[in-house]
Parts: sequence; C-alpha cells; structure tokens
Amino acid sequence: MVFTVALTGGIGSGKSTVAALFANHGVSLVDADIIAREVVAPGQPALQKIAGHFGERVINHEGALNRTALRELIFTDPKEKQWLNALLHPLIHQRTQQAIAQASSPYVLWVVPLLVENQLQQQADRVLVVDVSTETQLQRTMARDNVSRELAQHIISAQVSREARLAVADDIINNDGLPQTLTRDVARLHQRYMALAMQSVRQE
Ligand SMILES: Nc1ncnc2c1ncn2[C@@H]1O[C@H](COP(=O)(O)OP(=O)(O)OP(=O)(O)O)[C@@H](O)[C@H]1O
Repeated sequence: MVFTVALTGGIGSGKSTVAALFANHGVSLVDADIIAREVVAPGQPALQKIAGHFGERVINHEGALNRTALRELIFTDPKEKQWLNALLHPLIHQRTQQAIAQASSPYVLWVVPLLVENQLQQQADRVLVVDVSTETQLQRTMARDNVSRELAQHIISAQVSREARLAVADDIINNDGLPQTLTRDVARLHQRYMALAMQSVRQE
C-alpha cells in the first residue's frame, strides 16, 4: 500500500494552501471532497439509487443531485442519513483506495476535511492537522467567503472542535503565521514523510 498522510483541519484553516505546497514537492493529492462528489455524479449507479429511494425531488433540472434537498431530508431523519451513509461510504472508500494506489509519488496526501467527523483516521498511516487559532480562522473565513462573523462562527461551531482534531494528530502544522513559514514547515514535513514512506516500503 502507498504510504498515506491524511490532511485535515477546520474551515479556512489552510488545508488547500498546505495541499498545494505539498503538490509543489511532487506529492500526489487525493481529495475526499472530489471523490464524494464523483460517486454521485450523473450516470453513477449511486445517483439512481438515491433517486429511487428519495424520489425525483433530490434531482435538479440538469439531472444532477440536489444537495440542498438531500441535506434537508437527512437532516431531520437519522434513519435516512444512515441509509445514505451505508450506500455511499463503501463506494467512497473503494474509490479512495483506487486513487491512492494510482499515486505517482512515494507517499500520498489525502485531503479529508471531515476526517474526525467520519472517524477515518485509522485509514491513514499518519494524520497531519492544520491548526490555527479560532480568531485567525474567523478572519480568514470571513475574508475569503465574504460572510459575517456570526455565520463564520456558526460554521466553526458545527464542526468538530479544535481539541478533537488535535487529539488524533501525529503531526501539527500551525498556520497562524506568514505563508513563508508555512512553506518552510511543509518542506520539513515532506522530508519526514519521504523518509517514513521509504521505511514502510522496506518493511513490506
Ligand atoms: N498563512 C496564511 N496567511 C494568510 N492567509 C492565508 C494563510 N494560509 C491560508 N490563507 C488564506 O486563508 C484562506 C483559507 O485557506 P484555505 O482555503 O487554504 O483553507 P481550507 O482549510 O482549505 O478551507 P476550507 O475548508 O473552507 O476549504 C484562503 O483565502 C487562503 O488564501
């Protein structure tokens, strides 16, 4: 198996920024959000099953999944949420494994915003958490998404806590500082992961 580093962090913490820096070192990225969308893309069997189960109200005019409608339906009904997860989780898992196996670098960076929420930490060899203070997180989310402090705060509160994320971390990258600091820290981590990936190949 390809050595896999899971990258996670709260909204606006800097996951995409960190992932781009790893990609600059030639590291293959696997994006959990993209995979989650691919399994329900038009033409996929999962989309037909969802439409069969919930009805045409979850399909929009373009024939794609109406995420808002689906979210509302499962939000009020835990059993329906369970049904959806039972359908999607194995498909997402399978696709993720395929994407990781196709990696062209000694290790893969698997970007998973909801790693802790979905308890996926066991599926990686190492967990890297991008950590920022709540104030930095608020400021950057407000600036990037042009949302109020209240809305940003609300989104942050709905996510798993900073402490819960740090509790599963093998490595922590702090992103309260300047982009240059982040670049330097990613370069250091990359060296460490290259060494760990080589070690794991030798042990196989
Ligand atoms: N060290 C930094 N200094 C200043 N701005 C930064 C720094 N790191 C990231 N940013 C900016 O903060 C915002 C959030 O970063 P990014 O989009 O990488 O976070 P994310 O964790 O991927 O967010 P989301 O989960 O919401 O997709 C972006 O506008 C990014 O350019």
